[in-house]
Amino acid sequence: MPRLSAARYGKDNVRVFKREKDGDVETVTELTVCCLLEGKIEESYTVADNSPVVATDSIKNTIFIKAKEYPVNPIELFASMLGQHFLDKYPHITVANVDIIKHKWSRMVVDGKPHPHSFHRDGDEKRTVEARVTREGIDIKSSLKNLLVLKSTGSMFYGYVQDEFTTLKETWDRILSTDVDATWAWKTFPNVAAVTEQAAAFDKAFDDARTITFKTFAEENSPSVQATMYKMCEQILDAAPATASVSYALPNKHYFEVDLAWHKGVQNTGKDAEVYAPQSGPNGLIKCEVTRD
Ligand SMILES: O=c1[nH]c(=O)c2[nH]c(=O)[nH]c2[nH]1
Repeated sequence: MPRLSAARYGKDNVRVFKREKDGDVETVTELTVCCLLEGKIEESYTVADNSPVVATDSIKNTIFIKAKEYPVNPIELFASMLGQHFLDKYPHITVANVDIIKHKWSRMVVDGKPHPHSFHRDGDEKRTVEARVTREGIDIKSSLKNLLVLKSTGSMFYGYVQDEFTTLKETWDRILSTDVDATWAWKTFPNVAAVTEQAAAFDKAFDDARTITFKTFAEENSPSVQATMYKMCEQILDAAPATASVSYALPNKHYFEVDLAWHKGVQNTGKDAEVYAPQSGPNGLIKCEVTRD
């Protein structure tokens, strides 16, 4: 006998922009919100009874109303408050999954001064949150994504398995590039009040994670992606005491040396390497999660 073993529904890709004024200075926040509800909604799937269904259109409307009523920053707090609204309003809803992507708008500097109402997109970097809001507690994961970085030296890779499948040459000097995807999971919050109390910690953790990622990536003579990402995780756990675990997913975006000796004996490998061939795929993909003891 088949049974419904999991179900959630809601609105995805709800694009919201908020403009806030402080005298002449304006601040803008652009978000993409996904809000999916779980609860006593089986009948809507199994017997076509829509009576427990809060229409996804109403969920979208609610997101706009709550963006007007509540602070939208930090996004961890907005996600928690929005999720809690659905639990407070609809007793048969037991979980609100609220995922938010915050798009980057950086204030323009014009004639050396921050402009009061003009912004630019300086990079694809995103700040995101995934919140699971229940009556028992709120689980929040914060992330830094799409941050493309490259170092032209200060990266090695040697000592790996050598067998009949190996063609890769060991190297003590290579290009290292990756698209940073870092996530830190917070210890469960008992309620929205506890999330509100921690509000400043969310921005600090994001800034710390970014700084630690940059500093470790730039300064370490990396023995491997694995060893470098582990160091980043350890430092973020130290910097953000209210987190329970930190994870990274890092593609290894390869830049291959090109042997140009076929042309008049041109030297372009090893210590003479200058011209490289960036690879679009295949790429390594290295992941880890580090949890506090
Ligand atoms: O840092 C790296 N880790 C690997 O596991 C690996 N594998 C590989 O081919 N190159 C690299 N680089």
